Amino acid sequence: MLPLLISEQIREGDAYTIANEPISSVNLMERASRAFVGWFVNRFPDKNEPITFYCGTGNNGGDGLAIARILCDHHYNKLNVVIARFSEKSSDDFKANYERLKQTCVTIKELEKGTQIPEDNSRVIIDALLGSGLNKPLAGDYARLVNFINDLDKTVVAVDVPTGFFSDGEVPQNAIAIKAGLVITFQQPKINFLLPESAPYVDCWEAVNIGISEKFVHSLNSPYQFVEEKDIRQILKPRHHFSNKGTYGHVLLIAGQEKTMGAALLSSSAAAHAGAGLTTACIPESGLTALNSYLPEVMAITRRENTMPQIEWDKFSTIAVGPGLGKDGEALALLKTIIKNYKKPLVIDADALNLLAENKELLTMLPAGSILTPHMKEFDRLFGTHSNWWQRLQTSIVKAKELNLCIILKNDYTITATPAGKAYFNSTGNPAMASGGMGDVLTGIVAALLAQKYKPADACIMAVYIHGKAGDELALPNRMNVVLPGKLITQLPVTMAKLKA
Ligand SMILES: NC(=O)C1=CN([C@@H]2O[C@H](COP(=O)(O)OP(=O)(O)OC[C@H]3O[C@@H](n4cnc5c(N)ncnc54)[C@H](O)[C@@H]3O)[C@@H](O)[C@H]2O)[C@@H](O)CC1
Ligand SMILES: Nc1ncnc2c1ncn2[C@@H]1O[C@H](COP(=O)(O)OP(=O)(O)O)[C@@H](O)[C@H]1O
Ligand SMILES: [K+]
Repeated sequence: MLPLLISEQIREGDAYTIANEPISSVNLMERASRAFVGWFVNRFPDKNEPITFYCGTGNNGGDGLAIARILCDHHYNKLNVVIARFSEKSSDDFKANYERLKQTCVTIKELEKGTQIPEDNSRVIIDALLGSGLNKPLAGDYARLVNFINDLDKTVVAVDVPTGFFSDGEVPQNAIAIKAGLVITFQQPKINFLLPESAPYVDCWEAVNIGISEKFVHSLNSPYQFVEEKDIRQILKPRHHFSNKGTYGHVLLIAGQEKTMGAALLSSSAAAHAGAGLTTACIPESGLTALNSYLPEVMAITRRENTMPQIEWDKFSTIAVGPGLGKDGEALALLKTIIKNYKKPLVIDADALNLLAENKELLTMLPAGSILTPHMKEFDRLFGTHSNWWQRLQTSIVKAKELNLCIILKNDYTITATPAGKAYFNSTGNPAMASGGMGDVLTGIVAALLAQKYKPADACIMAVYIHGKAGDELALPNRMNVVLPGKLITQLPVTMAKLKA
């Protein structure tokens, strides 16, 4: 796991590394700037391309000056630096790099407060005005310059953080900030890059290692963690010789109505493909033919109107409830029966979440370690309206702890909040997956992993990763615009096999 830090901790990490590696501050800046250049030259190999650097007078600006010098050493020959002298103060490392840059043939212009911004005919812009030191929304000269840069409509590469964009905490609505095509960020993605508010400002990002002390970073015990492939490889267990279907658990999916049988089929199919030893679907009688023809592997318990289905609760390693279930009185009665009779962790999705939202007293009666899988709207119905994702992130952590549940808050970088007070950001998945039924598939995977005896938090983190990874394997190499849930399901065994290889 990659711990994600807030700005204050990032500063502490820099200071600790400087004091204990030890390395001088200006050499750490040099290392960061070289790491930036290492990535930049691959993406922008044309050395004759005019590039303008906009540099502030703090350490982010210092990085900009160092990057310009290093690119000059690499024979980039149309480099212009504009220094925004909007503050009387400048950092020591800025000053040192300013002296070094003057020794090169890079053109340097100074932009004073209130003066006209010079015309810019470059093709690429490097934004090194402000970084993680941002402490208030942009106004005055900074705002004017940032608006000017955004209006140029050129490719902007931001150093560490787009100027004006808060790395963590609530992002003010309509904030003035650089709209970057690419952010090359130091050490770790900033937490707000992983939330939807970043969309206008961060088209894509790349984190480059600058050697901040890992020991120190881990000692901070950050609640925010970024899940990487190696983490999943560590938890995923192989299937053994002499194992049988009983080894891998029995999932019961309680889902579907006549018109939403698809949701039941997708979640059951996903459970079977994600390795549940046995899968049973509890579906309306009218859906039996569909189930038997679409999924001969899956067994059925049928539901009749006004009759509670007979369920042998102990037979099932886990129960998932909700996809396409509906929200009528019968669905509510069924949910209450499940909660009353089943004592192992439940997976709760879709309509079952909406029923919980309308009957909040049920939330506190769920078996410990149960898993909720809301998307944003379901989340707000459960826990109240939120005006931004930072608030939602905080609520997910608080509620997971308070209710002793795991909460999978679905999004681009889906967040799993656990009773231990952590929030894990997923790193797989893509917009081709934004298609109806995709959440039903996730529910099936979570249930299958729980049935295979993974702990609830691990089952969530793995399911979300595998779901997104299967989507990536299908969409990315083929540049597919849409991946349908049924197609993603058939990829699951391939994805899981690759992760174990
Ligand atoms: N040794 C270090 O500390 C390292 C720092 N690095 C760079 O340093 C950056 C952070 O540098 P700084 O802490 O100097 O901060 P910045 O360069 O981001 O900002 C400079 C100063 O601008 C002022 N400021 C903040 N918000 C403002 C606003 N809205 N309007 C006007 N002024 C504002 C603050 O006083 C702030 O300290 C990182 O983003 C990264 O680029 C890297 O070089 C890695 C090593
Ligand atoms: N842009 C995206 N990037 C990554 N994952 C996505 C994206 N869009 C959708 N997904 C994933 O697809 C799933 C959609 O779930 P949900 O909204 O509940 O769908 P449905 O209710 O149709 O089944 C979630 O797991 C979500 O993370
Ligand atoms: K910047």
